[in-house]
Amino acid sequence: MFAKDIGIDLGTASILVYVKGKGVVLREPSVVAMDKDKGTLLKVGTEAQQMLGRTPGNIVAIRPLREGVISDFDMTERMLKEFIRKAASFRLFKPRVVICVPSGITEVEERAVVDAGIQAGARRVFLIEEPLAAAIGAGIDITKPDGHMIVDIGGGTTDIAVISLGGIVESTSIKIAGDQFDEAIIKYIRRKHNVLIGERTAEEIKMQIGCVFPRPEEQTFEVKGRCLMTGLPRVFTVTSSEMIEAFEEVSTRILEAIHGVLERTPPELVADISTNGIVMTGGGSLVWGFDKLIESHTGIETHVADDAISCVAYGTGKSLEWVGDMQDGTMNISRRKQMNN
Ligand SMILES: Nc1ncnc2c1ncn2[C@@H]1O[C@H](COP(=O)(O)OP(=O)(O)OP(=O)(O)O)[C@@H](O)[C@H]1O
Repeated sequence: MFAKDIGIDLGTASILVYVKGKGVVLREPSVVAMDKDKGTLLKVGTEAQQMLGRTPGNIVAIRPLREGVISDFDMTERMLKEFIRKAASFRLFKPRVVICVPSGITEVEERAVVDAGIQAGARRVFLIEEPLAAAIGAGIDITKPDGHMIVDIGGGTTDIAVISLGGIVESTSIKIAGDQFDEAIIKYIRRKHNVLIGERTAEEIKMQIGCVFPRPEEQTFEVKGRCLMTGLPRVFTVTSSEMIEAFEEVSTRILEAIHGVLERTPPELVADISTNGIVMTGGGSLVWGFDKLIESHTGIETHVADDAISCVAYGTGKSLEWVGDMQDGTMNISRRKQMNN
């Protein structure tokens, strides 16, 4: 009868919902399809994603979160409502919800996320910053006075943070992540092969043969697109070495951001990080060789967490234990903790 507490990883690319006692119960793309004329919601998640780029005039399929922040509040609210409804059946009691947000989020955006959660049917909404949730999800004990570095590469944002004593000591959030790898592939193929491909094809290429470090064996992918010279379909092959070239700018930006955070981190914590290593989370960290690339640039051992895509959702879910006795109001968990210290 009592509503279960819920943890939500409100991501640019996908939404994961964690229900206490059940684990991750829902994992769907953050896409909604609307009938523009009637203003009605047609589909959310996977079904809406299949409509992306294939809709007739009156239907729009959109991603209401862009670059890790809410760009369309109304749609985000409707989408959240639908996912909460799908994930947890509650009638009498509304659930408490922890939502994970990027560390660079502004107060206005924070308020928008909290409001969306309340409008979507939550009794109370708590926010947790993405790197903290990622660290908890990766199995790091964040409460110790020991420095850990998390590099969370999502769809729209990369959050890099140094964590110690349950808080973020130094961090940055850049709007360069998985989506920019897709864009880089589209640009590269247009420039080098004179062919136009769609976002979904680009993502597929990234997942199949994408890499930022030389692979032990060359991989190839057969691409189908529209030739820019003739306007007709064209099929050709791209190789994994070409991907390193296509991704160079994007991966360099992420490396520079990591370097910047390390430079600003107090020396004691840098020493801890060099012992503990760097942990990568988020779907973007699955681009082949990213751990090797970071390791070669920083000299610090780097590894991708198990089930990197679900880390933030697990961590958000686990953080529900922390809000056990919180009273009314909405509160950012890390700030609440800082206030208690
Ligand atoms: N196997 C894979 N190889 C490469 N990239 C992948 C793989 N699986 C997922 N991705 C990419 O990971 C990104 C999504 O990651 P994730 O689900 O962690 O992001 P998010 O939490 O929704 O986004 P954000 O944190 O920016 O709000 C997408 O760009 C997707 O293409």
